[in-house]
Order: sequence, then structure tokens, then C-alpha cells
Amino acid sequence: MIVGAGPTGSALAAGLSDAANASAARSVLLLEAGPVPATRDAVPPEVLDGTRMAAARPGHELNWSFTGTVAPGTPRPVPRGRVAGGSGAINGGVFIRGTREDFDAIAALGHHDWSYERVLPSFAAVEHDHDFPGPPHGRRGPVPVRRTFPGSACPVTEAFWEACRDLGYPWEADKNASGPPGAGPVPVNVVSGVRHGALLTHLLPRAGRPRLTVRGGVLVHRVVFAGTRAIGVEAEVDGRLRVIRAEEIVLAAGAISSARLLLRSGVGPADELAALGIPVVHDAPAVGQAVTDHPGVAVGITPVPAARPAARTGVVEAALHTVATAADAAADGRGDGDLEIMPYTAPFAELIPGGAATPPDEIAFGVTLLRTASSGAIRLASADPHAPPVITFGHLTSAVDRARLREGVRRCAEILTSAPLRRLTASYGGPPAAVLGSDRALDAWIGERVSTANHLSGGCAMGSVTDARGRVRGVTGLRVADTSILPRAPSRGTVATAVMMGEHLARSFPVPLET
Ligand SMILES: Cc1cc2nc3c(=O)[nH]c(=O)nc-3n(C[C@H](O)[C@H](O)[C@H](O)COP(=O)(O)OP(=O)(O)OC[C@H]3O[C@@H](n4cnc5c(N)ncnc54)[C@H](O)[C@@H]3O)c2cc1C
Repeated sequence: MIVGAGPTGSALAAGLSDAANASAARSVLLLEAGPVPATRDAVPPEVLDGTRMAAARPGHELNWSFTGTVAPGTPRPVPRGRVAGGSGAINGGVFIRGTREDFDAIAALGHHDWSYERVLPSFAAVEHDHDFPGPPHGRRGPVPVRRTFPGSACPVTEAFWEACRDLGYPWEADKNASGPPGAGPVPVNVVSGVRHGALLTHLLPRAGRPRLTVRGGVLVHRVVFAGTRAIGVEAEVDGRLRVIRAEEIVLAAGAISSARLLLRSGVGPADELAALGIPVVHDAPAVGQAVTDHPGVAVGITPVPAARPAARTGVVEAALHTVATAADAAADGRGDGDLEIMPYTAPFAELIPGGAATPPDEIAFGVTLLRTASSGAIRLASADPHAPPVITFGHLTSAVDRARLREGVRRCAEILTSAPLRRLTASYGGPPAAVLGSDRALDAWIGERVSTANHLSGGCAMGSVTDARGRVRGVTGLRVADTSILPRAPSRGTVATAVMMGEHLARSFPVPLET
């Protein structure tokens, strides 16, 4: 049984149920709280439309619509997809791999199966790269990957590339090759405006297969144990509570809800669970801790009308990855580019209708710190399974992070005020020179705008909570399989890594079951 049909849960369910060797294949029951459309015609338009992120609006029925404390005293909406495909069904469509440094750092902790060389075949297996044939890319996987190259991009994207070149940033044509970072096209899983999330790539092609059953509208409340052996889940189906049993249970409910489910099931810090009246099955102090994410701010310009594209193929086309050196001249281990500047292709008001408070015509350039010194936590507010989690990100609590984000905003302002973009700008919405020139004023400017890039990872980290195959320590028959088992968020967007993890973990499930 797999709980959660997000990118990892869907890829894992697919990999386990159609293992090439029939004797290794499993019967998989995949449970999802949100809807699971049975045909492509039934897929909600917001899930297919990869030119917007309409379901990321707070209150949308396909969005869990959590709230989190992004930085001290700064509450922000935390969207998560509540539909087959998970957050990958409502996201920005950037399909970019974590870097060599990200995975080699996991291997250096002793989890050798997660080194870059070991995960590379799983990255390649999930994709069909339409632009770059041959290694390290895949040609036969289910996720189409494409890029928009110079000459066919939106005017703002073209000017952004030109500005980066003028400022001396190197060109990075292939951001999935883990080469030196620079400015270039971003790989996306949006083709002809259609977002190819896990529902389209992994679940619908297997509809009707005997070994895979996918059920929507099943809200799992907790794992049920006999002693310390997981034997099933308690779930709400059509308003009624049921226990659904399975030989082995995998939580793939995402970087917020897998930790939440463990806590509700009695696997977590014993004192916190006891205070909430939750019977303790296993004292695991690390559950919900060491949660990492990418803080970001948007720096905007309002382009002249002639610079608005006639048509758009996606939410973003380009990114600059570079190394933030502020307060940390050595920049050790960050040669892979831990600072991202990414122009959107349309105003937020158009990308997330009804969900943005930014000026209606302003195009945002996201400035995002992709490796942080700070971390956050996921806790339960109460034992009530319907109570939203308490999410603390811890952004801006580290002086090093603050310095590097300041550097990011300054570099972004330099790009926006350079000749190629100035030519297209009707008004500049970034910090004025007086703010840019003062660390204190810039910290305040960032503090008012800081947000999450929605790349939460950790909380059930391998090493402290699970082993390298996601098996939860201290109990049997229970695994976690999603980005919550990563010791740190990868230093890129998380969805390609999430899909790869499903593929990678499917390969590591033993036969017979070890429960
Ligand atoms: C608005 C937004 C934009 C993003 N843009 C990008 C991007 O452009 N590029 C990128 O790389 N990353 C992006 N991300 C991040 C990326 O989509 C996620 O990291 C990835 O989908 C994994 O998310 P997750 O861990 O929350 O799991 P999810 O994808 O959210 O999957 C978890 C699944 O479990 C289900 N579930 C949860 N709890 C239960 C329960 N109790 N019972 C049953 N089912 C349950 C959920 O409904 C969901 O379907 C974005 C995320 C968001 C929210």
C-alpha cells in the first residue's frame, strides 16, 4: 500500500506494479486524498494547463492550502497539490535535476546508493529529453522534457539572457547535465502548454492494469500497528472511518504530510506525542525536524506593452544559477550554483488568478537561495487528523543566508537595470538604490517579501528516521518514500528529484517483502 499519489508515490507504484520480471512485481494499492481522474478527459483543466499555476491559489479545491511561518513573524500560504499527481499537478513545470554535489553529499553520509552516479540511471529512466539525446539523458521514459532556446523565447526571457551574457555569466545550455552553472534555458515537463505530471505520465497509462489499484478520496489518518509492526492504515472514505490492511505500507504523502502521518501514528518525539495524547509506538525525536526549503523573493519590472508575449509555452523559460559568495568567500561545496534568478513569463496575477497581490502587469524575477544554513520543522497542532500542521521554515534566521539573499537581490537588480532589460521596462519595481546600498534596509525589504519556493524536503531524513531504502527505524512494515527522506533539499527544484526517487526506490525494494 502506498499513501499519496504525488510524483514519488506514483512513480513507485508504477515501478513496483510493472516490474519487468513478473515474479518481482507487486500488487499495489495507491491511496490518494484528492480526486483520481480515470481518463484524460476527466483531468481538471488547471492540472493540464502548464502555462499557469491556477490551483496554487489559496482555497482552490485541488490545494491543501496550508499556512506556514516562513520567517519569524511572517505567515505565508503553503500550497500543496491535493489530487493525483500531487504538487506536481499544480506546479511551475520546471523539471530540473538535483546536482552531483547534492547526491554525493547524501552518499558521503553513508547512503551510497544515493550517489550521483547511482541515481543517474533513475533520472534518465523517467524522462524523454527532446533536446539532448544520449547520456546523461533518457529517451524512453514517460516524462517529456523540453526547453525554449534563444530565438523562440518571450521578449523578457531573451533580454534576461542577453543581460546575463553582458554581465559575464557563462552560458549553460543543458541544466540537467550537472555542468558548471550559468544562464540558460530551464528544462520543463510542459509540452504545447500541457503539464505532464505523474497522473499523465505514470497513472493513466496504467489504468485498468490488474496489479495497480488507485483510489481517490481516501484521507489516511494514521498507520495502524500491532506492537511495532505496521499492519494497515485508518482512513476516511466517504465520511466513514475504515481500516485498510496491507503487507507493507509506504508513506508517500509528501514533504509535509509524511512526517505528519508518522507523528499521528505514534512515531515521533515521545514527549510531544504524549502531550497531544497520542500513544507512542516508537520514540523518534527526528521526525518532523531538519526540514529544509528554498527561501525566495520576487523582484519585479512592468514591461512596456510591446514586450508582452503574444503566446506563452509555460510559466518559466530561463534561469541563472550562480554561486552566492556573500559572507562566505570560500563557497565550499557550492560550485553547483546555489543562487537562482528566474524570470517568469507573465505577471503572477495571470499565472495564479485570484492568488497574487502583486501589481497586475508586473513580471517577477524570482531570487531563490538553493542551499540554506537554516532549517525548519513540521509539528502537529493537535491529535485531530483534520487540524492543519504547524509548519515553521526558519528562513532568514541565519546571518549567512541573509547575506547571500541580499547578494542575490543585488545581482538581480543589476540584471534588471542593465541595458537589455531597461529597453523593455516601463517601470522598475525592485529595491531603490538607497535600499540596495544598505544591508539593514535591504534586510527589511527582503523580510517583507520573503516567501517559500515550495521545495520542502526532510522531516523523515534517511539516517535519523529511515534507512536509505526509506524503512522507518524502530518499526517494521513501514517506509517513507518522498523528498522527506532527503537529508537536505536538493539545490534545484524538487519535482524531478521526487519522480526519480520513486523510480530509484522501486528498484531497491527486495523480493520477497522484508516485513
Ligand atoms: C505551487 C508549487 C509550485 C512548484 N513548482 C515547482 C517547479 O516548477 N519545479 C519543481 O521542481 N518543483 C516545484 N514544486 C515542488 C514540487 O512540485 C514538489 O516538491 C513535489 O511535487 C513533491 O511534493 P510533496 O513532497 O509535497 O509531495 P506531493 O507532490 O504533494 O504529493 C503528496 C501526495 O500525497 C497526498 N496526500 C497527502 N496526505 C495524504 C493523506 N493523509 N491521505 C492520502 N493522501 C495524502 C497528496 O494529496 C498528494 O497527492 C512546486 C510546488 C508547489 C506547491
